[in-house]
Parts: sequence; C-alpha cells; structure tokens
Amino acid sequence: MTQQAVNAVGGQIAAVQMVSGPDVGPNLEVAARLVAEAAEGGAQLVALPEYFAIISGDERAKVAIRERDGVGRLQDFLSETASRHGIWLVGGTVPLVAEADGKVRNTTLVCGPDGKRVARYDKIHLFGFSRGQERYDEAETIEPGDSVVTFDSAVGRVGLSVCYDLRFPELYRAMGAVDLILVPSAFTYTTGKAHWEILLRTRAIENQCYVMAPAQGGRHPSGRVTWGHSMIVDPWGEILACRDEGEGVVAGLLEPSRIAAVRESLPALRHRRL
Ligand SMILES: NC(=O)CCC(=O)C(=O)O
Repeated sequence: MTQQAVNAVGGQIAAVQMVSGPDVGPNLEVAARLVAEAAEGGAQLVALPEYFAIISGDERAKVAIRERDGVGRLQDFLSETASRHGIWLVGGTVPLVAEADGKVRNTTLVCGPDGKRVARYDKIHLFGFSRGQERYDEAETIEPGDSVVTFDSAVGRVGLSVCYDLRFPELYRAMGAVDLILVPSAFTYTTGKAHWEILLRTRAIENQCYVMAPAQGGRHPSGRVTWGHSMIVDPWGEILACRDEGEGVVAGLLEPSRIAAVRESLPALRHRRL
C-alpha cells in the first residue's frame, strides 16, 4: 500500500446485529426492520451480518437455501431493500452456487441505492475450530473465494471481508488504501470473547481506516451461541459504537478528516518497507 490518498466523502454508516434462526422468512423480517431503522437514522451505508438469512443446527440447511447468481429471494430482498431506502446495502452473506462447478460460496453482495448490484465478494478463508464439544469446519459445505474486492460508495472506498477473514492481515493489505473495511460476521462466543475486539481494532490501526463489523450475537434457536459485539472502530483504533448481544443497530460517522489526520500524524502506511 503506497498510496495514502483519502477517497472518502464521509457519512453515516450502520451495522445490523441479528440472532438469526432456521427460517428464512422471520430472519428477512428482522433484517428489513433493522435496515429501515438504520436508514431512518440517517445511515447511507448499512451492513447485515454473515448468514443473516439462516443459522441452523444443521449446517446443511444454509446450503439448502443456496441461490444461483442473479436469481432468488435473498438477492431480491437485498436489491428491493436497498432501493426502498436509497442506501448502499451490504448483504452480510448469502449462499450462492456457482454455475461453473455447482459449488456453494459464502458470498457478500452489495447493492447500490438504485438496487443494482455493485460488488460481490466470496469469503476466502473458511472457518475451522475444534476444542472440546465445539467443532466447526466450514469447508465441509463451502468453497473458498479467491479474489480481493473493493468498491466505491457514497461514503468512500470500501474493502470486503467476512468473519474468519479477519484473522488474515494480508487480505487487508491487498485491498490497497480503503476508507472502510467491512467484516460481516458470526464469530463463536468462545473465540469472539478472546479475540474479536483485539482483531477489529488491530485491523483499523494497521490500515488506518474505519472498520465496521455487523455480527450475529446471542443464543440462536439451534443452541449455538455467537459473540455479537457488532462494532464500528475509527482509524485510531477507538470504538465508536458497540452492541454486546441481541438484535439491534450500531451507527457512527465516517469522517474523511479523521482518516487524513491519523495518516498524516502517524505515516505508518508510508513507512512500510516492501
Ligand atoms: N463464521 C466464521 O467465520 C467464524 C469465525 C470465528 O468465530 C473466528 O474465531 O475466527
């Protein structure tokens, strides 16, 4: 990252926290209500958490609601919700099946204020964790993506990542100079309690940009417990907003002058020796 230009225009941003269950309909109702709340509060860019449309005890359930690229209820929901409120809507993740190989990706879709898709990011790093009774192996149901994705929005340049990606700093370096990093997530309670805040603040500090992470947070009907703590962190690493658990919205102001001031006073990005 040699460029330190600040692209941002700035504006209100918001993260939606959910405690999704196994049925798509009620999850979409909650998402619609919370996105409306965020938009009515003035947010220009709103992001939903990972797997906002389904969290089930049976991991195969999320793959069962997969959609072909460009066709389906979840994609219609994102497009219609973005255009209804005239916002940039970051669709947490949805399971998308690729025409080429029939395999499912854990995908973030972004719709602009006119409802048209402006970006697609397939989660690159697939979560694996095994300790005691807890065991996760996302690679059993999902194929990894392989492309770094950024897009320009009303508030500035945005870099996309999902949950476990947060642990891989090289992904964020590969984004170049962005104003905002997004991390839609469903962190486990165990790993989130230990690492979530530290990782989010570190990514903000080392990339000198805002980080916003909408999360799943609470006890799901399946019995799974997620960490929540949806958060907005500023380029100095300060937490602007956080919600510990339960459904809700966290919002904050992305200020280009804040990014510029941090990068000017502490020019660490320029001091990198590649
Ligand atoms: N869904 C995920 O990628 C979970 C990641 C997680 O909990 C972690 O600790 O990393």
